[in-house]
Amino acid sequence: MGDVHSIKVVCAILEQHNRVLVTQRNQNMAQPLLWEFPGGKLEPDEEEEQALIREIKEELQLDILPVKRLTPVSYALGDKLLELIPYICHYKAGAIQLVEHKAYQWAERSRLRNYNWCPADLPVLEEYLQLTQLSL
Ligand SMILES: Nc1nc2c([nH]c(=O)n2[C@H]2C[C@H](O)[C@@H](COP(=O)(O)OP(=O)(O)OP(=O)(O)O)O2)c(=O)[nH]1
Repeated sequence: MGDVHSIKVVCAILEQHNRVLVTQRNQNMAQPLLWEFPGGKLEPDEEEEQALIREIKEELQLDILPVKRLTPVSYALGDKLLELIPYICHYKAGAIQLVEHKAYQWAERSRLRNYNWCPADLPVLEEYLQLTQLSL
């Protein structure tokens, strides 16, 4: 934290009707064609929740409500250190329009492990599955 070389990225585990939104990065992005929880980089002086609301609006045209912060994951990406900060979020409004991504799916929890994820997302996914199992 506070490291000059670390890039903070917030991502949304967006729940609706017992499913979770997963998005596929496009060919031209970093980590092409891998699946992720949508989100993006924090801007200078931006709060995490604000950044997440902004990114999801920009990328998917959805309004969301961040409800619970999960454990950040640090991951070495080339010469940079990525800090991935996940939030469980609830859907508020809007219909998905893909602005940047190649594809999206509303996945059942039991199918989430089947996607070809960005590696930094794997610990996030495991924490989320564990949490949701405990709360069943
Ligand atoms: N959004 C998002 N990015 C992720 C996840 N996992 C993961 O490793 N990343 C990586 C991919 C990218 O290297 C970086 C996020 O960059 P980005 O390109 O999505 O963010 P951004 O829209 O703010 O970037 P930019 O194009 O404005 O530079 O974090 C994830 O679950 N969600």
